[in-house]
Amino acid sequence: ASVKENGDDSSSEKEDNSKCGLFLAPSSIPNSGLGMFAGHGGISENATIGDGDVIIPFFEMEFHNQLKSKKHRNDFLWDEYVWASHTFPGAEQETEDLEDAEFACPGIGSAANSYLALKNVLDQGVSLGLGTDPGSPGAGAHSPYHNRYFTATEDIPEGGEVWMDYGPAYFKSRVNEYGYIPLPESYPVADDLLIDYQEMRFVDCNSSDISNQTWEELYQTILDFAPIWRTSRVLHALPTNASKIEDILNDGGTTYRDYDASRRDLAWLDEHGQCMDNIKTGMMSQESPHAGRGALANRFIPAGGLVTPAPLIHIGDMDELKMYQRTTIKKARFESKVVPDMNGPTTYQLILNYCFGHMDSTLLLCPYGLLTALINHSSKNANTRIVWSDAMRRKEWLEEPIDEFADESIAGLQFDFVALRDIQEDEEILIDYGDEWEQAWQEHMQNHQPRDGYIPAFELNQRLNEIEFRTLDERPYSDDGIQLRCRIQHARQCFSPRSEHLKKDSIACAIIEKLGENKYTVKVLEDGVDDDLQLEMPADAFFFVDLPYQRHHFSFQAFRHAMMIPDDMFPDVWKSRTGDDKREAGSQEQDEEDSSDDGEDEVFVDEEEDASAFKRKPKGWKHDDSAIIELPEA
Ligand SMILES: C[S@@+](CC[C@H](N)C(=O)[O-])C[C@H]1O[C@@H](n2cnc3c(N)ncnc32)[C@H](O)[C@@H]1O
Repeated sequence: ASVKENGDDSSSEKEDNSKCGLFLAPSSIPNSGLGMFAGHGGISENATIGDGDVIIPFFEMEFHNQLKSKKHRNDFLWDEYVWASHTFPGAEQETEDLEDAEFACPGIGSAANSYLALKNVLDQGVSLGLGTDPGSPGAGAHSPYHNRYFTATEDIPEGGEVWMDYGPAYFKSRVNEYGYIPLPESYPVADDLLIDYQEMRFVDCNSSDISNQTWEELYQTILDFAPIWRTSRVLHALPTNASKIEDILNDGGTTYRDYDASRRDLAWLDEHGQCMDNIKTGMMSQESPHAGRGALANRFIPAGGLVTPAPLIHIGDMDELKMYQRTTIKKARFESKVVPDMNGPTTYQLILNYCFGHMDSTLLLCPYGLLTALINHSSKNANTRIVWSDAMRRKEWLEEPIDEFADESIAGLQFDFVALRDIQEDEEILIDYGDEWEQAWQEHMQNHQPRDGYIPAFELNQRLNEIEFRTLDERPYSDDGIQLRCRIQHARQCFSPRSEHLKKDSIACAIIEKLGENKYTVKVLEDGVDDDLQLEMPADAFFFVDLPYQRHHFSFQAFRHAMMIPDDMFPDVWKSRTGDDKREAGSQEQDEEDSSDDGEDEVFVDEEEDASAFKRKPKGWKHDDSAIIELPEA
C-alpha cells in the first residue's frame, strides 16, 4: 500500500513483507472470504497470535430497533461477526438483565476463520479496565473490554491458516450458508467407515460380492437410497474419491484431511496477502490521557508503507445503532408494553466510536483488522491515514448507492492504513479523525460533568486491599452504582446444605459494623434470607460487582461520534441523502402500519422530527446528553 504523491488514494506498491509474522489473505476454505495465516518464522506453540485487542458490546439491538421499519433491520452484517456475551467473564454483570447483548471482536475474533477439526488457537479471554480516569470525559467513550488474545495450541508452520473455534452452534445455525460441514465428533465416525470399507476390500481378495463396488459407487448408493445422508456431517467428512482413502488414514484420519490444503505458500502470501502485524497494542495512549488505549508500531514502517489492512463491516444506516430510553405504552385497556422512547434523549451504541462515517451520509464503515480498532486520533501528529485498499473485494460498491449494497452479507469494502511518514518502532499510530470529530470532542470536553461516586467494580476490585469498606449507614454502595458481594465460603455454615445460595460463589451483602482488625459484621441482602441474620466476615471476603446499566459506556452522557472519512476519498454517490430521505418517509409509514394492529397504542412516532429529517445531516453525530438511562424497576 502507498499514498501516491498525486493524491491518488488507492494502494498499490509492493510491500516488503520479509519480516511479516501474520498475513491477511483469502482463506483456504473456498468462498469463505479472508483468513489469517502464519507468516515468516511460523507461530510456535503457546505463542500469542498478534496482540491483545479491544472488544465492543452491542446492547439490545432488537429492542432499540423494534419501532423502526423492517428495512432498518435487514441483514445487519455485524451479526455474522459478533460473539455471544457469555464468552466473556465480567460481561454478565451488565448483560444478564438485558434482552440481548453481543460483542464485536474486531481483531482475530473477526479476521480468523473457524475450522473446528483443525483449530490451532486458544482464546485466552479478555480483561476489564476503564482505560482512563473514571472522571475523565473519555470514560465510556471507549470499551473497557480489552486485551482479548489468543495463543497457538500447536506449532503453526509458515503459511498455515489460523483456525479458531466459533463453537458448533455457529455452524449448526448456518446450514444454508455452509451446508452440513463436519463437527469434531463427525470425524472419528468417518474414520471408522473408511476402515470398514478397507476391510471390505480386504475380503474382496477372497471374492466377496459387496466389495466389488467401488468407493464412489458406494458413496452414491448411500446418497440414492437414504437421502437423509445428505444432511449427514459424517458423510461430508468422507472423501468422494477412493484414491484419497489410504493417504487420509495414514495421515491421522479425516480430521486432518484438509490440513495440507490449508497451508499457503509464503511466496503466494507475499504476493496476495497483506501484513497484519506491523502494529501492536499500546497500553495507554501517548496522545491524550482521555483517549484510552492505543496502537503502536511493531516494527519500523517506511513512509507510504502499509501499517495494517482493515476490511470494513458496513452499516447502511447509522440509525440502526441508536439507543433510546425505555417508556411504557398502553397496548389495550389492561395491557402495557415497554418500548424505546423515540421522543426522549438518544445515544448510540458504543461501536459508533469505532466506525468511520461522513457527515453527508448514513453509511458507517467499521474496520475489523487486527488492532485497527485501537488507532487513536491526532489532528497535529497524525502519522497514518486511510486509503481505499486495492485488496477490497467489492470495488464496484464505490460507485453504487448505499441501498444497493447495504444488505450484502460480505465485508466488501476495505481500507488500508498507510504511513504518512517513516514511523519508528514503538511510536503510537495516529490518524486524523477529521475536523467534525475534533470539534465534537472539544465541545464534549467543555460540557462534561464527571459522574458522582461511581467507580467501576472492575477497577475497585484491583485495589481491594487499599479500600476502606463502608457501612450501610455511611452510604449504601448501591448509591454509587455498585454492589458489595461476600464470598460464599465465608458464610457456608449459615445456610442449609440444600440452600440455593450455596450454589453461587458469592451473595449480596452490606456491612453493618466495623469490628476492627479487618473484621466486619454484615447482613445478607438476598431474597429468602432472614433480615436479622448477621455474619462476621474478614475483609478478604468482599468484592464488588456493577449494578446493571451503570457502566460508563452505558451512560447517555458518554461521548459518541464516528471517525470521519476524508471528503476527498468519500464517493459522491454515497453522499446523496435523497434515497435515504425517501426511506425515512417510507419508514414512518411502515412504523404506523407495524403498530396498526396493536389496538390502542399511544402514538409514539414523533412526526414532526421525522419530517424535519428531510434534507438534514444524519441525526446523532452529536448525541443528546440530557439524561441517563433509567434503571428498570427492581
Ligand atoms: C477507534 S477508538 C480508539 C481506541 C480507543 N482508544 C480504545 O481504548 O479502545 C476511538 C475512540 O478513542 C478515543 N480517542 C481516540 N483518540 C482520542 C484523542 N486524541 N482524544 C480523546 N479521545 C480519543 C475516543 O473515545 C474515540 O471515540
